[in-house]
Amino acid sequence: METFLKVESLRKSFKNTEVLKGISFEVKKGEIMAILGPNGAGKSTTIRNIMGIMYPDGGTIMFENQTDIPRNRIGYLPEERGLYKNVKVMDILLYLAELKDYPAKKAKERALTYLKKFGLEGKENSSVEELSKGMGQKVQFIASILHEPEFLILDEPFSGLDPVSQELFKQEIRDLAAKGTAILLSSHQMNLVEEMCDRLFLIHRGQKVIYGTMDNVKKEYANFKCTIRGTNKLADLQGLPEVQRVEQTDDTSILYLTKDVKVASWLRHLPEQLDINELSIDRISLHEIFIDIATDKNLLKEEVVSHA
Ligand SMILES: Nc1ncnc2c1ncn2[C@@H]1O[C@H](COP(=O)(O)OP(=O)(O)OP(=O)(O)O)[C@@H](O)[C@H]1O
Repeated sequence: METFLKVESLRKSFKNTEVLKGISFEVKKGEIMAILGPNGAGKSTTIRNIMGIMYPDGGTIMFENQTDIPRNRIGYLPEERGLYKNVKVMDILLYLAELKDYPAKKAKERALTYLKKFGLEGKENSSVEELSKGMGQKVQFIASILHEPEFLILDEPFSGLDPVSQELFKQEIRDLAAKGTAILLSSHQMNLVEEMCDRLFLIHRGQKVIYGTMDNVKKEYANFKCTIRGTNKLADLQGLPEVQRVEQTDDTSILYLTKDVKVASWLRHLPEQLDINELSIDRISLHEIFIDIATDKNLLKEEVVSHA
């Protein structure tokens, strides 16, 4: 896949605080790339530097090997929501498309198609202030994709959406990637990221912590865990082979297993005397990996994925 965006050694400080400490990543055409990190990690700062809303202190940002920002080919849904309040929905959509030099006739056709798709049929003549928060967000999302951008930046696109609308957004984002759009998505909803994204970049304290494909992150980072409901002594569980660590609350024990465990054989060799009312085996989720990193526990970490 060809690279659309290449960020290299990006640095940014506010007063004496270095928020971005030389981060590097790429977004390729046709992929959904997630940029993740705890509150204040520097995601929006990264996006604002890419969009030229603020300037980096160091490093380079290239769009198909050019430093000029190809604004007409970029779509951007910012974290700060807000559209002009007293303007009709269709007027604002056409105005924003015109700013991108997109033909008015095509913009109108596409706007009507998308309004229908997102359940806003007939709202084209409503003013923005008459819309609910979720409806306003849909209009803003439509505005970010109306001009058929080749690169789309979505900062928290799912916040405030009901589950049905979330599904619609998810499907649309997937369809856009399938058609070749390069997508950079920032979200705190780890389940959605896990479902949708091809690669992820996780920043913590202004530095890269994980960068890789979702498959690699899962393979190399998300070990298995075994949850047992039953009354068992902590020491007995800790003494089992391939067990890295055990967390116990009441009658539930979570056994975190080592990276190379052969799950089927491990299960076969569990001692008969264990008290087991229920047992499940799962991969550690992206949500758990995120909490582990964000709280500086690093309990799950055996090896950091650093290849793209
Ligand atoms: N204009 C600014 N002036 C001073 N400090 C800023 C400015 N913008 C961001 N910061 C600081 O930079 C750090 C990173 O902020 P940023 O908004 O990029 O984080 P984020 O990862 O997007 O967080 P969130 O998940 O909460 O949206 C924070 O400590 C924030 O206070």
